[in-house]
Amino acid sequence: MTTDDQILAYANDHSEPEPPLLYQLWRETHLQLLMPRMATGHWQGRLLSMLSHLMRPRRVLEIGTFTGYATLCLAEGLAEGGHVHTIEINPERESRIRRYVAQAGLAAAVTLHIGNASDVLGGLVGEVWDLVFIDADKINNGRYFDLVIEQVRPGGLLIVDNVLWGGKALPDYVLKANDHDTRAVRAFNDQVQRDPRVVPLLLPVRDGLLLLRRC
Ligand SMILES: C[S@@+](CC[C@H](N)C(=O)[O-])C[C@H]1O[C@@H](n2cnc3c(N)ncnc32)[C@H](O)[C@@H]1O
Repeated sequence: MTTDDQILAYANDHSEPEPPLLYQLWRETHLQLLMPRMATGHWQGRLLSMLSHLMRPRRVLEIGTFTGYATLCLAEGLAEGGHVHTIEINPERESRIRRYVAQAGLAAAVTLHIGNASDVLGGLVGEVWDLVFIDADKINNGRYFDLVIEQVRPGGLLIVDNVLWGGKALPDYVLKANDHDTRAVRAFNDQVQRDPRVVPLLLPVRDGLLLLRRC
């Protein structure tokens, strides 16, 4: 019997090795933070890096930074003069994020915004995004999508993480009355199927990545 963990280990072994700085960040995240699984790991990080390299984005937006693992992956393929904006609500995370961004040599290419994404996005309305990664409070997936979709260029890509939500997104899963997060994840996943502005592709990897290509 092959488990999901064995498949992920095999996928890791047959993909680009995790860069040493990202391994250091992943290890520090697991040793020092609660809920370290929130960090994008090796395999998903390589997928973000691959997409970034293929797109060569000039403007990247990440909503939900945590320790900055995905930030560094998304920045790997930046075009010359390209820039990443990343938003994190928890100020306790700031110094670690800044330290790793600096160690990656990306201090000039990454702007970290500490604040509530809904507020911060209001100050970024002049940007045109090539690549957007939505990975914050899942109850607001739809809100963040609505706030940024008109700023994503045609052919641009939005990626939404955790859309399977541990399997609870599936309709057969019986929800508790107060499970508002799962209801929001389901509603968002269904809503974008009917949105003519995007073409969806749900990848059942890790906790589910929803790729949305802007028409
Ligand atoms: C799943 S983690 C992000 C993981 C990161 N993108 C990665 O892949 O390594 C979600 C992060 O979103 C942050 N967050 C939650 N609500 C937020 C909000 N309203 N505005 C900005 N950040 C928020 C949390 O503090 C947490 O650090």
